[in-house]
Amino acid sequence: MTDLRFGSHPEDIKQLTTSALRDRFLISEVMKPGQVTASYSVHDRMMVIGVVPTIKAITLPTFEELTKANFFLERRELGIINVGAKGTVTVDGERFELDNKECLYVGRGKKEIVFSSGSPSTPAELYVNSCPAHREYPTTKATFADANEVKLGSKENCNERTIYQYIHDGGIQSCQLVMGLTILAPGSIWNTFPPHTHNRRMEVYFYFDLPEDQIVMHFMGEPQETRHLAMSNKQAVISPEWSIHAGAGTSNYTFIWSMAGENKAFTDMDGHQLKSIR
Ligand SMILES: O=C(O)C(=O)C[C@H](O)C(=O)CO
Ligand SMILES: [Zn+2]
Repeated sequence: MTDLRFGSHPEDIKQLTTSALRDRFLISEVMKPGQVTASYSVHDRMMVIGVVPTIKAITLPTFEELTKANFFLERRELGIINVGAKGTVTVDGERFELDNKECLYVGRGKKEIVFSSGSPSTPAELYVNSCPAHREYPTTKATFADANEVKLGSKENCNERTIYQYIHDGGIQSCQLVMGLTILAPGSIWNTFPPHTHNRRMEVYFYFDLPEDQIVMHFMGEPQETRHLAMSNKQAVISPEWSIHAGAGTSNYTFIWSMAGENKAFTDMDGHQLKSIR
């Protein structure tokens, strides 16, 4: 059964306890060896899926109870970023090797997607985001070197980081999915600060390459009504359109961001002044 997350109003989170906040927004287990996990947010109908093939290959299910589709990509598109060891994704018989931090976009209409690992003991860990799509774009792979690099922040502000854009207006084409990752430089811990919102798009963050004994304090909520969630390696968090999405780690880390909604303009953000945050 897919984990279904309903929509939320900014007023709601003022009343939530820590555990209720976590139940609504945190996806605590994305990667399970030998299994597929799936969470379905009604915010722009974004799905967060983790696939960890070990001995056997894994075919992506249709998640029929929520999609009511004949096959998963009947009305959807998806992006995959591998956060584990080398793996293979086979799309209607066409094989794509995916190494760590490589990305594959699969367009609407593709019927069968099969995931496998190069080695069962060091499996691929395929992080997948999917949202509704109105037309087919070509299935396209991007290596880490293909991604568009944007350098942000500074060592002095502890937020020196590089954004790698894979599925975006100037890169792999999609209907509404925008996806990439951000790597924090050693010694830098703050992502997306000063924070922003974008009422045009929801966003999901998936934190990884974070040492197992370290955490990221992820901040969400309206800019003047923030809350936090303590997050561990390989956990994801849903950010409604009205919410900031930023974090400070006890170490540096990497995270995958993905968005869907009204537009695909990466720079369409409403920035908030640091001193206005509450
Ligand atoms: O570190 C950052 O800043 C980000 O990675 C920002 C995200 O990409 C984002 O929130 C895009 O809307
Ligand atoms: Zn954002």
